[in-house]
Amino acid sequence: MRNISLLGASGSIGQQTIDVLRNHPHSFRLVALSVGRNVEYAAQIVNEFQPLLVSVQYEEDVARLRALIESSTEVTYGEQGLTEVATLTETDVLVNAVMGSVGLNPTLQAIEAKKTIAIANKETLVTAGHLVTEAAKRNGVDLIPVDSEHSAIYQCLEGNNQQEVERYILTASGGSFRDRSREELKGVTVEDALKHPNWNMGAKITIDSATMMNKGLEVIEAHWLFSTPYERIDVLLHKESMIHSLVEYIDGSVLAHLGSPDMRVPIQYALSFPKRLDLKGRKPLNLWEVGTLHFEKPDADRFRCLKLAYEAGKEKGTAPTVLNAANEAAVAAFLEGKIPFLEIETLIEKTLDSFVTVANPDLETIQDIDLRARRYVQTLMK
Ligand SMILES: NC(=O)C1=CN([C@@H]2O[C@H](COP(=O)(O)OP(=O)(O)OC[C@H]3O[C@@H](n4cnc5c(N)ncnc54)[C@H](OP(=O)(O)O)[C@@H]3O)[C@@H](O)[C@H]2O)C=CC1
Ligand SMILES: CC(=O)[C@@H](O)[C@H](O)COP(=O)(O)O
Ligand SMILES: [Mn+2]
Repeated sequence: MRNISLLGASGSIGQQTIDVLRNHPHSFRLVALSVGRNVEYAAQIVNEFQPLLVSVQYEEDVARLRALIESSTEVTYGEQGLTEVATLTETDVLVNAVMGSVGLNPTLQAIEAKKTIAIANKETLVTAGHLVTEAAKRNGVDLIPVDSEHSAIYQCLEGNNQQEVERYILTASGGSFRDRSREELKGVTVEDALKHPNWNMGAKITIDSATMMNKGLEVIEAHWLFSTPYERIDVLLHKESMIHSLVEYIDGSVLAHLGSPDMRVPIQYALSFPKRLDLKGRKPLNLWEVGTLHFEKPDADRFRCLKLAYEAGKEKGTAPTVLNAANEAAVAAFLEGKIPFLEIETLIEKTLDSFVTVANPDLETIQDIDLRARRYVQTLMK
């Protein structure tokens, strides 16, 4: 039995994690969870699983949640609440499925408390990958990827020698606008951008997918998770999202991970690793029904966010922190209807140009730069 803490339980990854836990009550026990504002969902999950601890984002929601729950579950709130959920004594595995760099501090604290980390929250690795991986190494803690591409790579590495890898190849669907020219991107709406062709995900990552910043963040995530230089990480456009990523070895063999697009597969694998469990309701991949799979090389001018992410990743220090914070702020502004779609990449580029990179930043510096980069985006928007 593994005891699970879940950050971001009410989100897309969070709810699919709950589904996995619900289907395997003899393998997993939910001991703590957090939500943002979705108090009703939190109450429903608390009443079903009776965990020890639940956290909401705002203090004002605590009383409302308490009134809705029937168990003796403790209720807490705020960033401190996220850390309490992440570090609960009873927890074996932390699933980090919050959105954004707010996931960084609880992850670092959970690593110090020697919890295994199942990491979906890629912004944490982008903003401070050096701190997270150093802490994990020092504490002997496993960081198990949940992101579909990184889980695919993780599985393609199993039983092989990582020293013999030539290239890591991340697949990218191309997102909601993959068939549109840059000219056509000028007038796109939020509603259009939120229609991902293959995955049903939270709003922020769906916009990241449309700008291809998601793939840029994933390149940086892969750099840290597999401790590999950027020169060995490639991106391949593959519009069906059925090959989840590939690993090329020095003898020319290429191992790929395939499956119908279903995030419960990598979520469950991260929880049950190194075992595999039955996935209820899984959709078999019948390649004879698919017929043809498509591949293309991404165009760096068409997908400028991908280029910006490679550049920031290679620059190291606080450059990825600025990239991530500017992206979070710009995507939020787009979702609120304050800026047009193409302004997202312009704001990120201008913010990156305005910040001097600090080498090897500590947590305090990262948090300070993160805040300042977000404020800078607001200033640019005025
Ligand atoms: N969705 C997917 O298929 C995939 C997602 N990921 C990554 O997983 C992470 C989560 O994505 P996804 O599930 O789509 O996101 P969602 O937006 O669907 O969910 C985000 C979760 O985080 C909570 N949350 C948001 N902001 C805060 C905050 N400031 N404090 C506390 N809680 C907060 C939300 O609470 P509430 O809704 O209650 O307000 C919700 O539970 C992201 O890093 C994403 O890149 C990676 C691969 C695939
Ligand atoms: C499901 C998942 O892992 C997402 O990160 C997905 O990869 C997004 O699709 P894109 O390939 O369009 O970015
Ligand atoms: Mn992904």
